[in-house]
Amino acid sequence: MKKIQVIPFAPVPQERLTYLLPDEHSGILPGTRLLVPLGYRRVPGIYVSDFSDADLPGIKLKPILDVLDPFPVFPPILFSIAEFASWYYRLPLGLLIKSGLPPSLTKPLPIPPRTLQKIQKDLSGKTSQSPIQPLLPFTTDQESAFQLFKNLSEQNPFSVQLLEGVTGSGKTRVYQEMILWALQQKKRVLVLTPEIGLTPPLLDSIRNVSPNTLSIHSKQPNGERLRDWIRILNHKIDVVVGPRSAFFAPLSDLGLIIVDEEHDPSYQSREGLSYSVRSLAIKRAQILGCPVILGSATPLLETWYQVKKKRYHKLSLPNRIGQLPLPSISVMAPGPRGALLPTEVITAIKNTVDRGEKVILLLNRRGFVPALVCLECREMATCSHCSVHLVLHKKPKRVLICHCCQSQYAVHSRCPSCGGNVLAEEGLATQKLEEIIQSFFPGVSISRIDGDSPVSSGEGTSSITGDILIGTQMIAKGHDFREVTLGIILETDRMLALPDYRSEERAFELIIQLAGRVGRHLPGGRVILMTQNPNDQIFKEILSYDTEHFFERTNNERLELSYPPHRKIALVSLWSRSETLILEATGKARFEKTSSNGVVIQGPAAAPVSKAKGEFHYQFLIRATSIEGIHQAIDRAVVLFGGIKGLTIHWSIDPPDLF
Ligand SMILES: Nc1ncnc2c1ncn2[C@@H]1O[C@H](COP(=O)(O)OP(=O)(O)OP(=O)(O)O)[C@@H](O)[C@H]1O
Ligand SMILES: [Zn+2]
Repeated sequence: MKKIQVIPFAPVPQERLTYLLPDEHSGILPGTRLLVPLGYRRVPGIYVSDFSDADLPGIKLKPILDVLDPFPVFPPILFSIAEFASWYYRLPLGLLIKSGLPPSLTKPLPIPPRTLQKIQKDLSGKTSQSPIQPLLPFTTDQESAFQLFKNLSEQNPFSVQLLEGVTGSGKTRVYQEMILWALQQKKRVLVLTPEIGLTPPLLDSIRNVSPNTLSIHSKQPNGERLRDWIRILNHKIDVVVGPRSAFFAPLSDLGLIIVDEEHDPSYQSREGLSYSVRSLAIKRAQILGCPVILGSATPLLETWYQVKKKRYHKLSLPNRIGQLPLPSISVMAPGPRGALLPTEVITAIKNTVDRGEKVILLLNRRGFVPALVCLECREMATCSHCSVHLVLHKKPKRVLICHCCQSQYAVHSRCPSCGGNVLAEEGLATQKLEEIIQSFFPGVSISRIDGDSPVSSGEGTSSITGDILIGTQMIAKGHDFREVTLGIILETDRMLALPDYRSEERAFELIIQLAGRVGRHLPGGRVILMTQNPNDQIFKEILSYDTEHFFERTNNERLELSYPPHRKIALVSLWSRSETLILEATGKARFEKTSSNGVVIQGPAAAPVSKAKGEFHYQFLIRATSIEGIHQAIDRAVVLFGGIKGLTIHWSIDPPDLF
C-alpha cells in the first residue's frame, strides 16, 4: 500500500493528511474524491499526491475507506489557486475546495452510477451550435481598446487590464472580441459577473461568439450543476460565465479571465468562508500566465490606485455608443412639509411617461416601511433574535420581517411594550413608494425590482415592462433598458451616511451606475438626486462625472486614516449567545493593541448589528502594512478565543465593508 496525501473537507489544522491507499486503487489520479476516516467520522476529501517521505515514526497510518468517483473532479490545475486562497484568507483548504464544488460532490457519496451513465451519454452527443449572428462593427474607441489589449496580452504572459468604459460604452462588444482572441489561441475563458439572474444579455452576447458557453450559478438544480461540471472537466466547454460560484470551474488551458463590473461587492462572500473571487481571479491569471480584465464604469478605488502606480494597465471607452451624452445630473431638496417629491419632480415624471419614455426611481430599501412605531412610548417593533427594527411588508401579505434573520412576525394592533393602540408606519421603502407613485399616476404601469420581486430569483429582466421602474440598488446593475430617460434617487443622504469607510465610494458608484441606465438609446437623459445637503463636495464630483477628483480626494482620506489601499485590513468577529462571555474573554485576553511590526488592533466593539440570529456580535478591526501582519494577528486571535466554549470566531480579510 502506498502512502498518499489527502485534503479532507473538514476544518483540520494540517491542510493535508496522510493515508494508505490499498493496491487495488493504485491507478487513481490526483484530484479524485476519496472517503477517509477522520477521528470517528467518515469525510470526503481530495487525493493530492503520493507521500514520498520515508517513515513516519510512531504514527500508525489508516487506509482510506473508499474511492468515490472513477475520475478526478477537482483537477490538479486548481490546486495552486486553492492553496493560495487558503493561505491568503487563512481558511481550511478542504472547506475552501468544498465551497467551490457543485453541491453533489461535497457529500460523502459517490455520484450514483445511473446519473453518471446519463451524463456520459450526454457528453458523447454533439454540443449545440446556436446560430451566430453577425457582430456589430467596432467603434473607434472599441477598436483602440481591443488593440491595446491585444498588444499587452501578446507582449506579457500576465497582465491586469482595467477596461474603464463609461456606462453604455459597449464593454460587452469588446469582451466578445477578447474572447475570440483567446479562442484563436486555443485557450478557454472564464467570465465572472456579479449576478447571473440579472445579466442574461451578457450570456447571449458571449454565446454569440462561442456556442460552447455555459453558465454556472448557485440557483441551478444540483443535477444540472454536476452535469455542467463534468462537461467542463471533459473539455466540452470553452467559456464559463457565472458569479462567485463559477470561480473554481475546472477549465483547463485557461487563457483569459474577465471580471465584469469588478466593483461589485457580491464578488466577496459574506457568510461562511470569506474570500473575494475578484482578487483571486487576478492571482489565478498570474499563476497561469494569462491576462485578466477588470471591467467597470466605476472601478474600485484599489484598482484606480494600482493603475496610478502603473501595476495595472488601463483600456478606456470614454464615450457612449452613438455619441449619446451621459445624462445630466442635478440635485434637489425633498418637497416641503415632508412631501416625498417636489412638484417639479412629479411633473418631470409625468412628462417623461407622456412622451412614451420610462422613469427609474431608486430607493435602497425593500419592504413597505422600515419602522412600526408606538406613538405613546416611541418603541419600534424589533426582532427578538436580532438588534434590528422589523420592516413592515404588505406584499404578498401584511407581515413584519426581520431583514437580518428573515423571521416573520404578525402585525400587532397594540404596542407590545406599553399597550398603546396607535402604531404609526414611519419611513419609506419600495412597496410604499410604489403605492404612492401609483396614486399620483393611476393609469401608468409600474414594475418593482427588489429582493422580493421575481427578477431577483433569476427570471431575467424580460418581466420588467412597467413605464415607471421602482427598485433598490438592484435596478442600477448592468441593465440596458431602452426607453429610460429619467432617473431619480431618493434618500441619497442616507446612503452617504452609512457608518462605513467605503460608504461614499459605494454611493458614488451606485449613483453613476444608476445614471448609466438613463438615456442609453434616447437623447435628453436626466438624473435627479434628492438631498438635503446639495453643497457637499461629493455632489460637485458626481454632477461633473469627475471620477478622477473623487478618487484623488478619497485616496488622500484613506491615506490619512490608514485604510485600503494604504493598509491591509481584516475584521475578526466574535459571536456568542452570552454577551458577558465575549466581554469577559476579551477583557482578560492580551490581544495587543499596537505591536511593533505595524499591526494595529482596534476593538472589541459591538458590531453595527450587535445581535443577529440570537447571538451577540463583537468585532476587532485589524490594520497592517502587510498580509503577514494580518495573518499574525488572526492567528493570535484564534489562539486567544478559538478554544472558548460558547464562543465562535470568524474573520474576513480585505472585507468589502465593516458590517
Ligand atoms: N459597435 C457598436 N455599434 C453599435 N452598437 C453597439 C456597439 N457596441 C455596443 N453597442 C450597443 O450599445 C449598448 C451598450 O452596450 P453595453 O451594454 O455593452 O454597454 P456597457 O459598456 O456594458 O454599459 P454598462 O457599464 O452600463 O453595463 C448595447 O445596446 C449594445 O448593443
Ligand atoms: Zn432577526
